[in-house]
Amino acid sequence: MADLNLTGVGKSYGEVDVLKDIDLDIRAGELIVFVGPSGCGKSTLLRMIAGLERITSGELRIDGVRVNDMPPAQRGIAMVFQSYALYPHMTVRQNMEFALKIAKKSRQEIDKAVENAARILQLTPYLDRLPKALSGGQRQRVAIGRAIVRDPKVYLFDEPLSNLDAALRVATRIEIAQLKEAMPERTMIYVTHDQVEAMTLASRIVVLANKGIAQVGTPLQLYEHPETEFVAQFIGSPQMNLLPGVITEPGTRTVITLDGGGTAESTVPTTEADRGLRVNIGVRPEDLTVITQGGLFTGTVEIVEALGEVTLLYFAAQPGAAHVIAKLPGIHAGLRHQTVRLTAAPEKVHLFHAGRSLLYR
Ligand SMILES: Nc1ncnc2c1ncn2[C@@H]1O[C@H](COP(=O)(O)OP(=O)(O)OP(=O)(O)O)[C@@H](O)[C@H]1O
Repeated sequence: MADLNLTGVGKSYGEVDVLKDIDLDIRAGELIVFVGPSGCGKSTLLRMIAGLERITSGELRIDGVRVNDMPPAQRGIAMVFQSYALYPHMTVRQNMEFALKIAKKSRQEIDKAVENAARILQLTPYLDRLPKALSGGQRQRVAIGRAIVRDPKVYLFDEPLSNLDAALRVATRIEIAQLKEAMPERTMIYVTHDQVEAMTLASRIVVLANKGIAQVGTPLQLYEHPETEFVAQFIGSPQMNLLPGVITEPGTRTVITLDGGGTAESTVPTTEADRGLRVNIGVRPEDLTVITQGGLFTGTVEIVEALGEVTLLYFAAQPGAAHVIAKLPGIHAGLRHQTVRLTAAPEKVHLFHAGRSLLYR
């Protein structure tokens, strides 16, 4: 069991600030996922928690104890990296027990820990093999096994699946979810670029951007109620469409006249003071549907991507707006070069002013 508290945590390399004023409370048993654009500091934050990188400012506490200056080995943390870095001349068993031998644990304790981890990770049949005789997914499980045997309070994962092919990624992702269920009291922090991993594994997602935290929430909170256009477009794939317009009828059902000529309705409440306010409406591709009259957008389909279970329609860029993308269930092969009208249910229409959601004023 371990709570982690970050207060005002920052990191600079010389004059350059990479992270500033990070405040984050992680409760024991949570699986926290860090996401964010490349270079935003996800790995740096993870490495500061591990003790592999010095914390420039602020405080990190684990179970209430300040650990800024505590060496990695004493923090009760185990880290699993993207490159599994197994010892090639050692068997799976030897790889997994290495840290325990260094820690001078008894033979009995070591065997118990290794066999328990092997059972959880379904590695029992492979204990006497060398890493070269394992698949990529099995090797990554051994790397996770090395972390489990140490019985840490906190597990840190730095893109552990990014070297695996698509099928193995899915299988290993599900194993990590099962591992978390088998050890519900363990705290885990996980860095990934993969939307599906973030959405499926996280109890809460931390979106990092511009040296700080853009938003923290459950996967569905971030998907349904993003605070900013940035988070709205970062969570979800393809990204949320943004279309500029002006509020023409405020109320519990807000009417927006879009620059492209269409009309949108949103259940985001507005007041009389918002009449005339310039906004961007945000609509996810999967929330757009085709209609024959009215609607919020009319455009010519430039590209059709038929993925089988869904079809992606890419529309030409509009004045003041980027390409609009619609994701329709099923197969719609004949829509290329067609003019199509789209609409969205009012409860699916987000409203942003100056980059921030009108829900969070
Ligand atoms: N030793 C260093 N000296 C100077 N700058 C560094 C050093 N290590 C990292 N950085 C910078 O810190 C920033 C954050 O790097 P970090 O690896 O944490 O990002 P990330 O979010 O994990 O990126 P990615 O998603 O690409 O893996 C980057 O801009 C990087 O160039």
